[in-house]
Amino acid sequence: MALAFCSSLLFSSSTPPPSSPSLPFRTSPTDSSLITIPAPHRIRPISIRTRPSLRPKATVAADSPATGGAAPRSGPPRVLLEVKDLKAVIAESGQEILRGVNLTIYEGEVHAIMGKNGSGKSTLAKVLVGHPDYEVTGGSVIFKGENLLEMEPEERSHAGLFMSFQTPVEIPGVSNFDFLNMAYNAQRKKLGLPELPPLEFYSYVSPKAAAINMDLRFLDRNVNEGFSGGEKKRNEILQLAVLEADLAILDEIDSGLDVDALQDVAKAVNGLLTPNNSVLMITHYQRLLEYIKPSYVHIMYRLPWQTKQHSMQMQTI
Ligand SMILES: Nc1ncnc2c1ncn2[C@@H]1O[C@H](COP(=O)(O)OP(=O)(O)OP(=O)(O)O)[C@@H](O)[C@H]1O
Repeated sequence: MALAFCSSLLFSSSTPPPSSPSLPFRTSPTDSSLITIPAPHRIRPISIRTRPSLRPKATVAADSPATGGAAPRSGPPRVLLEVKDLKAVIAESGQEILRGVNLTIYEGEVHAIMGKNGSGKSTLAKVLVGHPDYEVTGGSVIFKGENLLEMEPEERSHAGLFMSFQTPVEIPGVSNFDFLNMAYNAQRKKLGLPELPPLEFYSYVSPKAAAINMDLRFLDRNVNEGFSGGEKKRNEILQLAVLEADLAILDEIDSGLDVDALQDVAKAVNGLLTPNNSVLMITHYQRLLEYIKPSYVHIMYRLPWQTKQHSMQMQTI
């Protein structure tokens, strides 16, 4: 039940940022409207995916509910998420938004999606977590070897998928601490692990809050109620730190953050990265990529012959 709360955080409206950055890129040889560039600091043939992960190990104490606190897996990186020819429409109107999206994320990779306002970035993220506003009309999504599209939003969360929202919702009457404790315990329960009582959970969560420079008094406040924009974003990262998801989708986690807050958030995200998990971040600003180094940058765009009614495709090259 608690994780249904987490999923509900998805379903909020967004405030689009004003502009897109200009980055060098090369176009896909295919008829796609997502182009992918290797991040400048990691130039290599992107068809080769056997490199050892360069991600730092977690610096925050890890007792991952998603992995059951298991030791990092050895061996070559595995595919974490495979999106193939994903098509989705707005459930209410039937308007097609995603028109054949392809994206593959391996363990240990950080992917960034950039692109103009309205190009479909958030829609992709929301479709991945099972937002009810959208209906998948084609394609497949495999997450950790399982059919993600057959799972309920709560099951996706339990499976290790996390999404932070552009505009996190407030939950009046529910304290941040209780919310996090419930979400964490729901995940542990799913894994057959014993629930963590409040006192022990406090010991678990407080260092994570400290790691992102979040005052512990925010744990006593109601979820996001009266939080500033930046505080809400930090709170999203605290949720991620608590749940230690295998794949974190961060939708404009940098919007509304001042430089110090951005650095704190980026440090926390980097600290959570291990060779076995991944991040998919949506952003308009290159400055985020300076703090959280991406393995790949994808640009989502509309093909010239596509009208507003024929929206986005996406393909990884
Ligand atoms: N629930 C919905 N109802 C109506 N239109 C929608 C809905 N969801 C998405 N759209 C439309 O789909 C298009 C893509 O929206 P989306 O939010 O995915 O874009 P985006 O690339 O994330 O934009 P931004 O960078 O501005 O956040 C937009 O034209 C948007 O208006």
